[in-house]
Amino acid sequence: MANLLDGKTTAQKIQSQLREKIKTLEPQRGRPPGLAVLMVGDNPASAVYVRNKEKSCERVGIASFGQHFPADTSQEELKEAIANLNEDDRVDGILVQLPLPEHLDAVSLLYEIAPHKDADGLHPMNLGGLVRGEKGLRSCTPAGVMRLLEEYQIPLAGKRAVVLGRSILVGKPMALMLLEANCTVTVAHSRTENLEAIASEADILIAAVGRPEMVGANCIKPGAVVIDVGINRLEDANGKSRLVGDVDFQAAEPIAGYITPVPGGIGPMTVAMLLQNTVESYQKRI
Ligand SMILES: NC(=O)c1ccc[n+]([C@@H]2O[C@H](COP(=O)([O-])OP(=O)(O)OC[C@H]3O[C@@H](n4cnc5c(N)ncnc54)[C@H](OP(=O)(O)O)[C@@H]3O)[C@@H](O)[C@H]2O)c1
Ligand SMILES: Nc1nc(=O)c2c([nH]1)NC[C@@H]1CN(c3ccc(C(=O)N[C@@H](CCC(=O)O)C(=O)O)cc3)CN21
Ligand SMILES: [Mg+2]
Repeated sequence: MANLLDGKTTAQKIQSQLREKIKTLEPQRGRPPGLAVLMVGDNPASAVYVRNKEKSCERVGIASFGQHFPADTSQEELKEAIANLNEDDRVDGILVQLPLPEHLDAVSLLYEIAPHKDADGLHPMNLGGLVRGEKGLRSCTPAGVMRLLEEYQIPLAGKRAVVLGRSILVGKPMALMLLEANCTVTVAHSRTENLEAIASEADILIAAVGRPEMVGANCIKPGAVVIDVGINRLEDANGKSRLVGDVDFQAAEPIAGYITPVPGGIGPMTVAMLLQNTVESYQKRI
């Protein structure tokens, strides 16, 4: 049976460290760090994220400035909300929940966030920094994956890493971070031929496709490190909903060397990295 990579416990540890840091900084600053999350409409994965983020902010002492907009909000209204948050001195981090409803253009909205308040690391300036190997704000989910691998001292240099998915939010920055850690990286996606053969060559396999339990036994090399980024809400026969990842955990666990659970894996690590980015921006603004 694989070793479990416990994101929940690791995230709690990171959060206590952040709480201590805030305790010492807040008296000097006269205000706590602030994080603003803009959510438009009702995406179920986003709703889970927003709820966990608000609970965690409260726990570590970060002020939340959540704004929930109806699904028919215009691009202009959102641009204006972002401009106001850029100017707001209580706010150190801004995050726009993705995906946005069809009529909105996420890419151009991400340009509007002041790069030093870009808690999600998705502004072109911060993504460019990642490509160039510079320090800076990093996308939370792939940063959370890297942090968890580090915590468990998983060797990366020279290893074959396969990333399933190529989104701006997860797949692409994930591939770049693994490359930075000296992995040999392959990125697969919906147009990839022989995906299972490619995946099963991976020493480190990252699943970020948004397809419930798509990654089965035939995608996994014995002993591989399997990281499940997927967060999918499924309804069981009784109409009760549960979260499942992109990996078929039951099938993968006997084959993998290490594996992340869902829930309790990369989800909590993402929240921890978001808080960490916010505190980093807060410190820089002293
Ligand atoms: N744990 C967390 O903190 C966290 C954070 C963010 C997202 N998520 C979850 O992670 C998953 C992915 O999120 P995302 O934002 O990256 O999603 P996304 O924007 O929908 O991207 C999905 C990617 O997977 C690829 N793909 C889709 N179906 C595929 C298939 N059958 N075979 C191979 N590749 C396929 C797509 O390929 P194309 O590019 O060719 O379309 C795309 O590149 C979702 O379940 C999401 O809820 C979790
Ligand atoms: N701009 C942006 N950045 C993101 O990182 C992001 C989005 N948008 N939109 C939604 C997705 C999904 N994300 C998530 C989803 C769930 C958790 C999370 O905390 N999962 C817990 C949930 C446990 C439960 O509620 O049952 C877990 O243990 O997996 C975190 C991030 C982050 N994502
Ligand atoms: Mg998880």
